Amino acid sequence: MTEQIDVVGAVLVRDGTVLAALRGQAMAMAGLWEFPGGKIEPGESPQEALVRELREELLCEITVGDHVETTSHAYDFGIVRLTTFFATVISGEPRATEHAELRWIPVTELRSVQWAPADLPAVEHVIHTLRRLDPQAPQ
Ligand SMILES: Nc1nc2c([nH]c(=O)n2[C@H]2C[C@H](O)[C@@H](COP(=O)(O)OP(=O)(O)OP(=O)(O)O)O2)c(=O)[nH]1
Repeated sequence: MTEQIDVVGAVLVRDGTVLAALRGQAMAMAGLWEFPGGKIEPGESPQEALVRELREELLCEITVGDHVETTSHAYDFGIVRLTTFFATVISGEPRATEHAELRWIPVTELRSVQWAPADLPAVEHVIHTLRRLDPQAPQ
């Protein structure tokens, strides 16, 4: 049976930009951008997993807000079910400890980097949500 991997990702928004993380050489899918986060451990809620992952990987504290998307994508190693939430940094400045790079990308440029395939529905959702909140923003 194909393995299902439950993963959470944080959509951190700041001044019209969204934080994207570049997977490093030591990680599977190196060179693709993703929302910071990781696998949900047994007994954790998705929100708890997200707080833990950002504490471990980005050395910052967040609060988790609204759900963005839950989508499944079949990779060759298994099916990733990715759940994303809007989130806010409440202390610390996100720092890359495992990723090759962290980048605050203007929402209008989000499509210009190569996202992990599982992230594409969430990226589109974020673009449309933030555009609705600020219709004056350049398209
Ligand atoms: N964190 C994250 N992982 C994603 C996203 N999109 C996507 O396809 N993935 C995939 C990549 C990996 O196969 C899997 C998450 O694994 P991971 O290696 O980041 O998780 P983890 O930090 O818990 O890893 P580990 O402790 O098992 O090494 O989900 C995303 O936006 N964020």
